[in-house]
Amino acid sequence: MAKASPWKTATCFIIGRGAKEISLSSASGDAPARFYMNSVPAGSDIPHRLIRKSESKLLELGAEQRSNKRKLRMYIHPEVAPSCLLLMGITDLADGSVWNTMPPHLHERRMEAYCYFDLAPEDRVIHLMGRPDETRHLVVADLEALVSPAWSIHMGAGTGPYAFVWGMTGENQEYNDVAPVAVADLK
Ligand SMILES: O=C[C@H](O)[C@@H](O)CC(=O)C(=O)O
Repeated sequence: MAKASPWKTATCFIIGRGAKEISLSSASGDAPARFYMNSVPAGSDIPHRLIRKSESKLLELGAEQRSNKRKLRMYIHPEVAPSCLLLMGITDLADGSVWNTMPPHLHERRMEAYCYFDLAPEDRVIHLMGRPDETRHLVVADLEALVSPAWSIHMGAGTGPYAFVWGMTGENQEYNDVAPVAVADLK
């Protein structure tokens, strides 16, 4: 039976530079909340801000016939909720699709981190990384996170439904500042 995905109520919270004490708690101990954090150096003061899923910027990507149909929601992004240099969002795959971040790309001015979630215990994501002509793979389980250097592709295919939080930082927040990599060039 499909479990009610916790992320359907995912909320993002920006905590600006200089916050001294942060306390997190679940509304109910019976259904503990999950907290996932990306923290990056900040060069300016940004007010703390709650960002609800309804406020996120939605991109509909991919195609069913390419098995990569997916919804990408930008939470921390200049058009939604400005930050100093952090970008964060959540991508989830349409039923029957498996590939994220397809076609692959590099963004040589930003590093990235992924945290996969909503994977069933028996499922895995085969995550591809590394330089396009020298790829490596990781077999990733639910709630496992990984870091992608600026020179590395970052893409994956799941054996079952999944979603992931992506976060980036670096020299800019230009989401479209990417260098596409042709699948045919991957080795
Ligand atoms: O640079 C952008 C990040 O890799 C992700 O936002 C891409 C992604 O979620 C996807 O296409 O599935």
